[in-house]
Amino acid sequence: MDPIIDISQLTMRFRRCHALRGVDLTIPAGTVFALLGENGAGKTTMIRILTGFQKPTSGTCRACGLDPTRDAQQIRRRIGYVSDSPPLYDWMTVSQIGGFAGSFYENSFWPTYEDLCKRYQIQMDQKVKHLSKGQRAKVALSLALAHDPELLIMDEPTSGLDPKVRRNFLESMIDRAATGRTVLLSSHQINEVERVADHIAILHQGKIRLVGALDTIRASIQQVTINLDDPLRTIPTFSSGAEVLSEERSGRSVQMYLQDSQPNDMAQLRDLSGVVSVNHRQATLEEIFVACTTDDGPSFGQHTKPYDEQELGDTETHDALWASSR
Ligand SMILES: Nc1ncnc2c1ncn2[C@@H]1O[C@H](COP(=O)(O)OP(=O)(O)OP(=O)(O)O)[C@@H](O)[C@H]1O
Repeated sequence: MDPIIDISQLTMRFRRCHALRGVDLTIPAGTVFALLGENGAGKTTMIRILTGFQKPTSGTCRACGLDPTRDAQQIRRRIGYVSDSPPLYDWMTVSQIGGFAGSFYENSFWPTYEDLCKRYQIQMDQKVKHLSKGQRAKVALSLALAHDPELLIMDEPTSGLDPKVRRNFLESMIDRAATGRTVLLSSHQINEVERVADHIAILHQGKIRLVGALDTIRASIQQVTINLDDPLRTIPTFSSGAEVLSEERSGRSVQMYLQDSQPNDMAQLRDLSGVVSVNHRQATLEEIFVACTTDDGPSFGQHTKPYDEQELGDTETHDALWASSR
């Protein structure tokens, strides 16, 4: 099946910053896909490009088989979109705004919109300007969902919602995906994402740092704590090809997040002279997020040679290892 979203080498350069730097991403249909990233990572920019509100500097993207730079109107009819600050006409009532939006869609829009507003306990005759922040978010969601879009794109959808509505709303996203529709949401709420998303991407400084099925990602990343007899000892690269996502040292203790490690890696670590102990466990999504978005992370240069070529360095060889990595 064709992906519902297909992005290739997407770049967005603003005058003062590079918001996206060659992003490649495909999103399969029928998934709840979460785009995670810190403030300023480029999430909203990517969503604005996908929905045709922003033209990219270079690269290509398709949503529902359409090119947002050419078919922006068509895409907006096909998808549901909730922005991080939904622009609603303040002078309209909830009913009027639904009637206005519904004029762009099929007749089924209105009864669904009414039903959603009722479920969210929003009064149809209330003026939009008198709604609370959470009530505005509920109206925006009702407007985005009422035409039952095959792709729902939401930027921070649950901000402003109370915990009960939040939970119900997120659970309803799983039900949507089960019927073959796709949900793309950007969020900072790792715990929430963990409950509903089946695929994730972590965006860091305009680049995709990690992408895939959530279960696969979780199973592939280990938190490893190594206790050394000397704080200046270095740790060689892993011959299995396991990637160090981040590394933090505190005295004689080294904590690293390791992707695609093999059981043999731990055995090899334990066998190295200078290693006092090695503990490892599966990393949580929050830990994975922090590891992928920390810049002072891996001192990659220190991991210079595979185990089979290099014994764990002692204090004297530390500088030599650095030199060989440059
Ligand atoms: N129209 C614009 N003009 C100039 N710079 C912009 C514009 N829009 C976004 N940026 C910059 O692009 C970068 C990415 O912004 P973006 O809004 O995509 O981040 P984000 O991941 O959505 O962040 P947040 O989680 O804080 O909403 C930021 O450095 C931002 O200042």
